[in-house]
Amino acid sequence: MKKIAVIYWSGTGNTEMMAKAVAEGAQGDNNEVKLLSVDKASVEDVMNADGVALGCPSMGAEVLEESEMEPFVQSLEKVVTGKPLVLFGSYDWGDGEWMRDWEERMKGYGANLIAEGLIVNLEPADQNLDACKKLGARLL
Ligand SMILES: Cc1cc2nc3c(=O)[nH]c(=O)nc-3n(C[C@H](O)[C@H](O)[C@H](O)COP(=O)(O)O)c2cc1C
Repeated sequence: MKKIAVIYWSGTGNTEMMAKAVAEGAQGDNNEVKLLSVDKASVEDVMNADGVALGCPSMGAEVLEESEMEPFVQSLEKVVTGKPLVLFGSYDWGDGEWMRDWEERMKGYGANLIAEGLIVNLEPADQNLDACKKLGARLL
């Protein structure tokens, strides 16, 4: 059994839908999955997990949401070295720049990014949710 943490920020629910599907995929046969919005999450949730999925939409101008997600991600700098990690999030008009930057940042923190960041335009359709489930399963 593995411990998986799925931690996300979502303003209008699109990334939350993705997070729920990632958590479902990570459940597997018998894994312990914590699905937490970032305001309920702590650094310990990440430290104690065997694998972590982080979700955040593109906000500002191609950045993470700044009041909750950004400081949380910053707080992970020293604790994600070697940690299996996947990233996901929804966007609208951009080209995914926020996700490319986020991936580089987490690699810079030493995280073990085990899949490409999954980006979905606005509300995820069924096939996007399937991709989210597969992403969650990659953490197992
Ligand atoms: C304040 C604000 C800034 C945004 N900035 C961007 C952006 O820079 N690039 C982009 O592609 N989408 C941007 N979006 C669109 C969101 O990423 C998109 O609506 C996404 O689906 C929201 O996800 P959520 O439902 O999980 O909050 C922005 C939305 C808001 C409200």
